[in-house]
Amino acid sequence: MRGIWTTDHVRQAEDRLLAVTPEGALMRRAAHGVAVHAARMLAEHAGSVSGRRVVLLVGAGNNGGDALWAGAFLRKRGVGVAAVLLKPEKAHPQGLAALCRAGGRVVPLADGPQWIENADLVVDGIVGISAKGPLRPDAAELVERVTAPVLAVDLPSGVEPDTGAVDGAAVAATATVTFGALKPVHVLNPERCGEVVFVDIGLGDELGEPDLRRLDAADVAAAWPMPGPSDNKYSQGVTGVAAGSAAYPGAAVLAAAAAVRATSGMVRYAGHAADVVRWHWPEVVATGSIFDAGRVQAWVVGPGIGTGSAGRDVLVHALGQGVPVCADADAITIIAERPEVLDARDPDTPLLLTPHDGEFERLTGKAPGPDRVAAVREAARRFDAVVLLKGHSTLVADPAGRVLVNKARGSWLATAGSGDVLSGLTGALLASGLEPWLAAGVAADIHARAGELAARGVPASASGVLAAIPDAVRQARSLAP
Ligand SMILES: NC(=O)C1=CN([C@@H]2O[C@H](COP(=O)(O)OP(=O)(O)OC[C@H]3O[C@@H](n4cnc5c(N)ncnc54)[C@H](O)[C@@H]3O)[C@@H](O)[C@H]2O)[C@@H](O)CC1
Ligand SMILES: Nc1ncnc2c1ncn2[C@@H]1O[C@H](COP(=O)(O)OP(=O)(O)O)[C@@H](O)[C@H]1O
Ligand SMILES: [K+]
Repeated sequence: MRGIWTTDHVRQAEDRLLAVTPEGALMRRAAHGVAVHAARMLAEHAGSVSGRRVVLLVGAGNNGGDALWAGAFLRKRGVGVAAVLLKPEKAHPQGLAALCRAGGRVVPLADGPQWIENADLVVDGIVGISAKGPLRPDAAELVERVTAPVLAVDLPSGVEPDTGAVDGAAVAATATVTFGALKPVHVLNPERCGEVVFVDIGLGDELGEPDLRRLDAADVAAAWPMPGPSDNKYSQGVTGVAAGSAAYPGAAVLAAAAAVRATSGMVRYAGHAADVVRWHWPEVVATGSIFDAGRVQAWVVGPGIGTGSAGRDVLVHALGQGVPVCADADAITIIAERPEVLDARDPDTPLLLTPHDGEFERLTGKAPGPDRVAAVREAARRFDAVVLLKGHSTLVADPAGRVLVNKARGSWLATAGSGDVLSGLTGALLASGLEPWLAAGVAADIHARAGELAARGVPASASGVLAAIPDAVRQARSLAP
């Protein structure tokens, strides 16, 4: 599991490390990492390193210092380096001196655009982890002129480091070199960061518990349920799906099918779409009503069941069975309208809520807003449930405050029915006995991989995502060490 730390925690860790490190050593280590990657980018995008032109955009803090030192290192490889200082009087003095000693030049702000337009690579050292708000107009004007690839130092300037939010002008980087720790921006706004390159500056021991976590392929592979020699169809956990209706049979088919794709145990379906589900997926044991559905180890309730009294009765029944419940779609609206339905839940029964932004607002009375991590954490505490907040990057919080981030793999999953596939997948993992926080994180990972595999550059339908689940699981397993 990869840890991600907020800027406050990174700063505290840096301070502890700085106290026992020779002055300037950390910055040079960081800057060396920037220079190495800049050279790699020049070779890749411009065909060579020596003789190429790099422009540094240099802000008032240590982020600008990193850029200036990186410029000095690049000079040693024969690169022409020009620095545009946004606040000349505040530019990092040692970095500036190093660049000048190495033969780099400082160009006046007014000449910045012309240098930027002729650059082979632009290094964004405008602002780092102390950034607040969007780019100021002088920086924004320069960034607008950039056509060359951009290498961001630590993070793309103008993007909020702890939320990934963009509220005005901001850099869109081709790649970002970050130091010591991944910060929230790198997983919450991967598009703005481009390729994220991690440079170890020795912070590891100082960091403590991460604020957010990301699952690696190895975590997903390790968590994925595997039948053993003594397993049978019941022992692997039976998934129950209460979804769909006569009017919306599709949600039932997609959710039940995703569970079938994700478990080698048994899937039961209960609802008005039993015939359609049986016809498409003969392996599903389908019945017309949840009240005679038989035992399951987890229920998925909600997609397409409607928000009236019949849907409410189904949800209340599922919540009273003493098994984990994944409440999605209409089930979330039911809870939002009638919170007392949750009284049916035994306090020890795990509940997982999987809202998209609209459902989240209905449920909590407030849109997630720019700080999605804070919003989902608060909702998990309030409902004493694991909450999976859907979106480009998906977040999973538990009541204790742990948050998993699943970085998007493109936007093809924004297609009708893809949420139904996610809830079926999640239900199968819950039924297998995975703890709900991990089950939701693993499901989000496989869902995103399946979306990417199904799309490969063209639109993917929910049925396509569904069909790609086995390959997504194979992919995660093959990437594990
Ligand atoms: N502490 C250390 O030893 C290390 C720090 N490192 C670098 O230092 C950076 C942090 O440096 P600082 O704390 O000096 O801060 P920054 O360089 O992030 O920025 C501070 C300055 O930027 C201004 N600023 C804030 N928001 C702005 C905006 N939206 N537009 C324009 N200007 C804005 C602030 O007023 C302040 O003057 C890290 O991101 C990293 O790049 C690395 O060198 C690793 C080692
Ligand atoms: N822009 C996007 N990029 C990546 N994934 C997205 C994006 N928008 C939505 N998704 C994902 O697609 C799924 C949509 O779910 P949902 O809104 O419930 O759809 P539906 O109700 O049609 O099934 C979620 O898993 C969500 O995280
Ligand atoms: K930056």
